[in-house]
Amino acid sequence: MAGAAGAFSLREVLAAFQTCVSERREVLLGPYLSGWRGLIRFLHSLGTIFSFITKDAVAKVQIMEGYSGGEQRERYTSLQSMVEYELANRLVDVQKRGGHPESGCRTVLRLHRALRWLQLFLEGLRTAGEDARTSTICTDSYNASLAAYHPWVIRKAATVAFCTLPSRNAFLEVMNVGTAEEAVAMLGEALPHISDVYDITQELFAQHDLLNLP
Ligand SMILES: CCCCCCCC/C=C\CCCCCCCC(=O)N[C@@H](COP(=O)(O)O)[C@H](O)/C=C/CCCCCCCCCCCCC
Repeated sequence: MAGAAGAFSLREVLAAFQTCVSERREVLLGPYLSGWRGLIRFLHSLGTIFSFITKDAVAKVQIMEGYSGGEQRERYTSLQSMVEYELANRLVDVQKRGGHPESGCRTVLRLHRALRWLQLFLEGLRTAGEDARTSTICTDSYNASLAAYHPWVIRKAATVAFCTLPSRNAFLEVMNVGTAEEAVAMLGEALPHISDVYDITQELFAQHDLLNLP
C-alpha cells in the first residue's frame, strides 16, 4: 500500500524504474507504482511541511493500486493496456471532469508530470557543485515542469516548502548508497531509466491526445 514507512533507498527506486520497461517497450504499472512508493518514503522523511505533497502523491498511487489490484487488473498491467482499455470503454473524461473523475489515465498523467520534475531535479543534483543549494535546484526544476499545472496557492506553498530542504550533501547521504560520489554515480545510472519511462509515457499520451486531461 502507498505510503508505507521504511528507509528511502535510491537503489530500490532505481531497480523499480529499471524493470518498468518491458521488452515490448511497455511501461509496467507494478514496478511504476513501486518506484513511486519508494519516492514517497523519501517525501515522508522531509516532515510535515511537505505533507500536502505527500498526501496528494499517496492518493494518486492508491487510486492506481486500486485499479491494478481490482476486478479489471489484467487491463492495468501496463500503461499501454490501461490507455487502450479506458479509451475503448469511455472511462476517461476528456473535456471536463464528470463521470470518471479518477480515471487511470488522468491519474497517471499527474504522476507523469511529476516524473519530469524528478528527472530535472535529480539531474540538477547530479551535476551541481558541492555548495549548490538544493532548494534552488528543486525550485528551478519545479518551475520548468509541474508549476505550469498548479494554481498560485500550490506554487506558493511548494516554493515555501522547498526552502526547508537540506543541503545537497545531506540529500546524497540520505540516498543510502554510500559516499556522495557513489550517490552521484548511482544517479547517473538511474536517470536514463527514469527518462526512458518518461519518454515512452509522453509518446503514448501524446499519440492518444491525453496530455491535457482535466
Ligand atoms: C534523494 C533524492 C530523491 C528525491 C526524491 C524525491 C521524492 C519526491 C516524491 C514525490 C514527488 C511529488 C509528487 C507530487 C505529485 C503531484 C501531482 C500533482 O501535480 N497533483 C496536483 C494536481 O492533481 P489534481 O488536483 O488534478 O488531482 C495537485 O493539485 C497537487 C497537490 C500537491 C502539490 C504538489 C506539488 C508538487 C511539488 C513536487 C516537488 C516535490 C518536492 C520534493 C522535495 C525533494
